[in-house]
Amino acid sequence: MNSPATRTPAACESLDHVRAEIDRLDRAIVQLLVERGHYVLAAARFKPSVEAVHAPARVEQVIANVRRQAEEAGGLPDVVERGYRTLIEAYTEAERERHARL
Ligand SMILES: C=C(O[C@@H]1C=C(C(=O)O)C=C[C@H]1O)C(=O)O
Repeated sequence: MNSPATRTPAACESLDHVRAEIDRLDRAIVQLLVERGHYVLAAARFKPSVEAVHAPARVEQVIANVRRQAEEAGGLPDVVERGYRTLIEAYTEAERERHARL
């Protein structure tokens, strides 16, 4: 699923090299986002109402987790947080739609 890097960022000698690595990573990220989405939709089965789908305390817990993980890995926690907030909003909407069809 996750093929190894051909070049480190510092070893890239052109924009094409950089973009090839970004495309490689996007393939792996999308697989993980799809898998994450399956679990988010499964969460709908355990919520008593459509109003309970959005869980703000859990959202803040996830954000704290991913910010910490980004910091520990040495990269851009603010970018990771913004991306996750957007993702979670969309996942929550999908979960609401799933809940309505249970
Ligand atoms: C998956 C859940 O439902 C929603 C989606 C979340 C997410 O994508 O991480 C977090 C909280 C909820 O808004 C959950 O409650 O855990």
